[in-house]
Amino acid sequence: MSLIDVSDLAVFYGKSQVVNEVSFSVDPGELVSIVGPNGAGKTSILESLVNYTDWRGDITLKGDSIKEMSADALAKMGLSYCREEENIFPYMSVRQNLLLGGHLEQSRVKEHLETVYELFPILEERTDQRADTLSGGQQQMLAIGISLMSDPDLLVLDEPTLGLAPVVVDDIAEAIDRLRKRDLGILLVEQNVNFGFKHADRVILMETGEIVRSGSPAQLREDDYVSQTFFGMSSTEATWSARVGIASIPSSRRRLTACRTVGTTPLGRDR
Ligand SMILES: Nc1ncnc2c1ncn2[C@@H]1O[C@H](COP(=O)(O)OP(=O)(O)OP(=O)(O)O)[C@@H](O)[C@H]1O
Repeated sequence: MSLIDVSDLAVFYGKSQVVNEVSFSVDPGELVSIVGPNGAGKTSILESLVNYTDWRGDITLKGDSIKEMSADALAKMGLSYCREEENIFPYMSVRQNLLLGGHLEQSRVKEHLETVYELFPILEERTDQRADTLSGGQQQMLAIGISLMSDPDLLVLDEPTLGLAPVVVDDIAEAIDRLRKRDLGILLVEQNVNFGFKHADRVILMETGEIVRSGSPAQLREDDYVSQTFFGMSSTEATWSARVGIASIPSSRRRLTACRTVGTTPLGRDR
């Protein structure tokens, strides 16, 4: 059974519909990335998974509809939604923040704390430091660490690389690689196309509220529309760049373009 199953999701803010007919699922141990430009509707999808939006369609977590579930109930069912700005209490120490994240399972808090320190050794070094004195990258690690303290089955990450220097992005990438060795489902939203592709089993590409493509990173790299619109280069070049590493892609081309190519029909829906 999928951890989360999203079917024909539509999201509204008042009369304005910002997400249309979005369907996807995440299985245990799978990392699914939702990638798209500003305003594509990525965060609105994540917020629907915790009932923060006015949404229609079907969303089930481990087979149960989430429609009437509170954030607390969803957390108890194993969903952890990591949003840096909301997860962290700035005036508390790293350790205090982590311990608050573990409130669901007091008996295993110590074990979870050790797991988080293993994943992010810098957090153990800074254990007594106030959260608001950490660097941006360290705060992101702390936010992810707090989310892990409740021992989730599904970790939902909203743009973990936003505003981070490349070297810090690499640290987050390493931690995600380590997380992947556990049987944890991860749903990652990213504007950083290379980061989204690098870690995913499956990538969902979105533009203006709709899925325009989905598939494995390798499949999508072969797709000319994807390479031109999302990578800004031909598919041969994109595949080559993936083989030799993202650093070799000129930075001017790494920027995600928000354009919709005229005449392109949305294809490759997730189901
Ligand atoms: N609270 C809100 N009220 C009204 N419109 C909203 C609200 N939140 C988001 N929107 C609109 O919904 C659309 C999708 O926004 P959303 O934040 O989901 O996109 P996104 O892909 O996550 O973009 P970003 O990467 O910039 O966060 C945008 O047009 C945005 O302006």
